[in-house]
Order: sequence, then C-alpha cells, then structure tokens
Amino acid sequence: MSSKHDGVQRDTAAQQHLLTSPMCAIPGDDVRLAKSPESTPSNILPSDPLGTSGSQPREQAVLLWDNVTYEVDTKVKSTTTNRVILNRVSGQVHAGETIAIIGSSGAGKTTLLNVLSGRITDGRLSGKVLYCGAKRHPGSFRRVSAYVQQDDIMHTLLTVQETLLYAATLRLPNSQYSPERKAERVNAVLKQLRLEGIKDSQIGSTKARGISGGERKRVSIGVELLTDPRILFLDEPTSGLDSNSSQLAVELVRKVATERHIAALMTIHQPSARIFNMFDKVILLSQGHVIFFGPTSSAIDYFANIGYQCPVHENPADYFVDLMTLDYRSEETLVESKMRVTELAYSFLQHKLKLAALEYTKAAEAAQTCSRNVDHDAGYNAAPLSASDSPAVLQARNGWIYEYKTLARRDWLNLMRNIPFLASQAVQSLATALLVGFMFFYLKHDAASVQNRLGVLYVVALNATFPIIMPALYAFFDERDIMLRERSAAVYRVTTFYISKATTFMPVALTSSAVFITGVYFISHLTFGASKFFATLGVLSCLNIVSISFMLLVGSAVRTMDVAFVIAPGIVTIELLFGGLLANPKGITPAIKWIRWINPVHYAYAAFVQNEFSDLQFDCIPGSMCFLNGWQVIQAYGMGRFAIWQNAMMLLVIAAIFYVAGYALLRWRAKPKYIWV
Ligand SMILES: Nc1ncnc2c1ncn2[C@@H]1O[C@H](COP(=O)(O)OP(=O)(O)OP(=O)(O)O)[C@@H](O)[C@H]1O
Repeated sequence: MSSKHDGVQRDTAAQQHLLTSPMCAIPGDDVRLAKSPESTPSNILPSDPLGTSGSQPREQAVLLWDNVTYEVDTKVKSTTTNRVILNRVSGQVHAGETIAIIGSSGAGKTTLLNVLSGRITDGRLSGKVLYCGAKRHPGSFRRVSAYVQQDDIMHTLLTVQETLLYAATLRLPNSQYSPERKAERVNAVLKQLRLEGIKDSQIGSTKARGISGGERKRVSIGVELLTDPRILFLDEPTSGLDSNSSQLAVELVRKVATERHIAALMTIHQPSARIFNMFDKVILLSQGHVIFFGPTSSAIDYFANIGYQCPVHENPADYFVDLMTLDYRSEETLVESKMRVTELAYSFLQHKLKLAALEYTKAAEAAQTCSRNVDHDAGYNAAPLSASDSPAVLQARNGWIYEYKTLARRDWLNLMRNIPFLASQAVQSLATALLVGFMFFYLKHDAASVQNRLGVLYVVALNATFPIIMPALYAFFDERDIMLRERSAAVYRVTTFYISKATTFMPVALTSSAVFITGVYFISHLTFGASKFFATLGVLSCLNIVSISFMLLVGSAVRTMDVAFVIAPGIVTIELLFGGLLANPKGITPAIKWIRWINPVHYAYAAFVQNEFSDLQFDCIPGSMCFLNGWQVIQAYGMGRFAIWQNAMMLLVIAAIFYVAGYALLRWRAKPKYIWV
C-alpha cells in the first residue's frame, strides 16, 4: 500500500508551497503575454515536464494515450472541410493522480475527455489509448471507469441517500455485495463526500428547490464512486458553482483519488489559483494542441523557461489560458495569438516527442505492473472488492428480475412522490366524470338519447387518450434521459427499464379511468348491469394499455420532448377523427378508409357502442325518422363488424405492436455507437 501511495505523493513539497502561495511569484511584466527576450532554445524545456523521472519506481500508467488525433467533417454551405479537433495529443494518468485538462472555450477539453473515456460517436479517431498497457475493451473499460457529466441529471424526488442506495443496488453485483454491504458502501461514500448532513434531503430541481448545486455535484460524483472505478472522468465539475463549492468538489475528488488509488481526469475551464494548485498535473490545451502536460508545480517554471513569465499575484491558470487563447479583437492580434499558440505547441512537441516515446515504451513493457486492484484498506471500511477484482468480475450483472424489481420500486417511489402528477390525474378524472355525467344526465330512451349515448361513449374513449398519454409522456422524457445516461455506464438493461415504465404508469392510468367511467356510468345512467359495466371497464382498460404503449413508442422514437408534444397530439387527433362518431365509416373516402383498422379508438368505440346499444329499445314515434332499437344504431354507425371481445383483442394486438416497436427504437437509441481506438 505504501509504495503505491509514495508514487502519488510526489511533488508534495512543491504543492504545499503552491497551496500556501497560489499566485505566480515571479516579477511581473508590463506586457503580460509578451515573450521575454532572453529565452533561448537551450533553456526552453524543463528537465522533466511529463513528471516521468524521479527516484521512486513508477507504476505503469492506468491510462495512456499516444498521438491521439480526432477530426470531423464540417459543412459550410455545400463545402465539406476537414477540421482537426485534437492534434497528436499524448499523455498518461497514473493511479492516485488528479489531472486537470485546462483550456479556453473550444480548445478540445471535452472532446479529449470523451476520447479517453470512449464516448466519441462520430468523426475520425486515430492514435492509441491503452488501459494498463493494453487496448481497451469497450465493455470492461466501461465497468472500470466512471464519467461524471457536466449536467447533474438525477431523480429529483429521491433523497440523497435514496439516490445513492438505488445506484448501489443496481450497480454493485449481488454476488459480492449483500444489501447490508451495499448500504455500508453508501454510508462510506456519504461520509467521504461530506453528504451525511443532507442525506435525507431531496435532490430537487429548478422547479422544486432541493439541495444546492455543489451538493448535487457531489452526489453525482458519489454515484460514480460507488463502484470504486479505476479511472474517474469529470466534465467541468465546477461549472456553475461558487468558488467555495468548486474548491470543495475538487478537493474531495483529489482526496478520494489519492486514498482510493483512482486516476482522476477532469476538464476545467479557468480554475482559481487555489484550485489550480490542487492538481497533481495539468494538461493545457489550445486549438487541439497540447501546450503543456506535466506536474502543476513545474508549469510556471516551464513557461518562464520558454519566455513567458507569469506576473506576480496573477492566477497561473488565468495567465496560461490567456496565453493559449486566440485574440479575435483585430486581424493583427489574431495573427499574433495564432503564432504564439503555434510556437507554444511546437515548444512542447519537441520535448514530448523525446519523453513520451520513452514513457510509452516503458509502459508497454511493464503491462503487468499496472494495478487493476483497489487498495481497500485506505478508504471504505466496508465492502471492499475482492482481491480477484478485475474488469471481468466487475462485469457480473445482477439478475433480470432483481433489476426489474429495483427499477420498478424506484419508479413507483418517484411516481408516488410526484404529487402534481397524481393530483392532476385525480382532479382530471373526477372533474371530467362529473362534468360529462351531468352533461348527459340520466339518459332516457327517446330519439335524442341515441345521439347523447353515442356522444358520452365517445368522450369515454377520448378520456383514455390525451389525459393518459400527455402527462405520462412528460414524465417518461425525464426518466428516459436518466436511463440513457445510466445506460452509458452499463448500469442496467433496456428491457428492465422499459417494462418497469410500462408497469408503473399502468396502475395510475387504470385507476384514473376506473374513477372516470364509474362516475359517468352512474350519473348519466348508461345501461345498468354488472356485465355491461365491467365490459366497458375491460375495454377501457385495454385502450389504456394501448395509450401507455403509444406513449412509450413516441417517447422512444422521438429525440426531444418538443417534437413528441407535436407528434403525439397529432396522431391522437387522427385517431379521434377516424374513431367512428365524427365520420361514419361508410362515408369515408376509400383511399383512407383503412385507417380505422389500425385505429385503437375505433375498436374501443365499436365495443362501447355494441355493449351499450345491443339490448336497447327506443321510444320511436311511428312514421318519424328514428331508431327502433340499439342494433339499428350499431348497424347504421358501422360498429357491428367485430364482437366486443374481438375488438378488445384487437386493442391488445395493437398495444403489443406498439410495445415491441417502442422497445426496438429505445434499444437502438440506447445502444452506444462509440468509436474506439
Ligand atoms: N462532432 C463534432 N463535430 C463538429 N465539431 C465538433 C465536434 N466535436 C467537437 N467539435 C468542435 O470542436 C471544438 C472543441 O470542442 P470541445 O467541446 O471539446 O471544447 P471545450 O474545450 O470542451 O469547450 P468548452 O469549454 O466551451 O466546453 C469546438 O469548436 C466544437 O464545436
């Protein structure tokens, strides 16, 4: 254990000095970014900018990248041009190190982080990225690495502890972790990230205030730390945080990385001097070029040696970023800053070519020395991974049923805490039941009641479409984004997520419909009788199942909620148009008449009409234009083609098709299409 830690505690004295005096300590220059004239090619390089030499024996890099180039095609009008986003970038990170990737906006920081974490989806990627000296295997690399994204997308209604507990339940394998050990692991993470005081607070959102931004970021980091990753990637973990929260977040990451022997890499835009000096190493990026990579403590000297002295009391990070940023104020400043960046990149390249090649060879030779194990004595008291812990073991997945039960429990908890959603469902079903019931109050058996009965049954069908689909779609979109994020970390299967969603929405939809139909049935006095009532309720339930499946299909097919909220009502409106009341099927233009056969509202409405009218007789004055009995109505409206049970079956068939299509689309969307080198 100690040897590992010795390895990560290099530069301690230098860092201690920098932490106590974080600003640049070299006399300033009037022209901050001007190069000092005395710099010469012979003194432009520090002795060891990569931090690779030293008396201590070094472990092999956990992650090593060599000559990574990333290009994309960009289209301006009709011309396609090649744009190099990362240009022959090399570097490495060792266990226990925290490295910052710093650069101005558009420098390529996030792209580099995505390349290293294996999250690049398009463009052309070349070079080498090695995990413990070997080519990464997408499946196992995902299991040993963790990625904290910039946006903290989490279940807003869960508490901090619940968020971590569900993450632990899903992510940690049952073969190695009993529920008690998972809980212990959660408690250890809560303690380590100083979240114990807010463990019972809800995460919250912009609409409902919960924990602070800094606390939310720490929860996101905690979720990723549960599995004890070997490599932790963090994309702008301090963005949007005040200086204290930013400092705490970086401090905790560094502490955990050191204690748990994790290699941590984070992008950071422009850290304060204090934060800058917390990092073991920095990668300074500009226009896809590495301007500097090495120990933080040697950065100031390196730049001073190549003629750029950081002025006294200046934040070194600000100074370096200013040096690396293109200045678009005028043609001259742009040319000048471009030349400066090119020169900086060239200066570093000269040295890197020598040392990186050496380091790469050493690393490849020493592949077996890269530790894939975690030093468990250091941090958590509980639940260490076993000594045989390896990516293969970590790949062990929990059973399907267990996963489904966990997700369903989490979904149900979220749903039950979503008071606005539940209240709107309750108010909507009760209010519309009363309104519709009294609108068609106590139906008689005269000629006018035919139209009213047809009308009330149509409203019953309508009530199982929009009011079910739209709120559920809204809730589904939030959850889908969380699922896509969790899937990218291979947390669970798409099937368990999908079926959990289908089953948790269902009881709410069925209860809401049952309340509605009960009210309408008895207030408007539709044909009484248990068989009649339950037949209507049964068909209505089938229509609800179709609505949930339709919601899942649209939610899976469409990328954004805005589009879904245009498409879903559009399709439901068509369903209602062809439902059977607004246009008599017999009179519809033949070319589009077939639409009713794929229209769930039509089948449901036909079943409702048959059920209601089949035994009815009407008070028809002889000689007047009216229906004598219910069957005449059924025939006139073309609702008698299939029996009630056949209509119900058709609804279930349509639901099954929607479910399968929705699942296929979601699976396709959730399938990582990453490019690996
Ligand atoms: N797939 C892509 N297609 C086209 N351009 C891309 C692609 N990926 C990245 N870029 C461009 O590459 C540049 C670097 O992007 P990146 O997101 O890595 O920058 P960054 O340093 O993280 O910036 P910021 O700090 O603003 O997030 C940007 O100009 C971006 O538009």
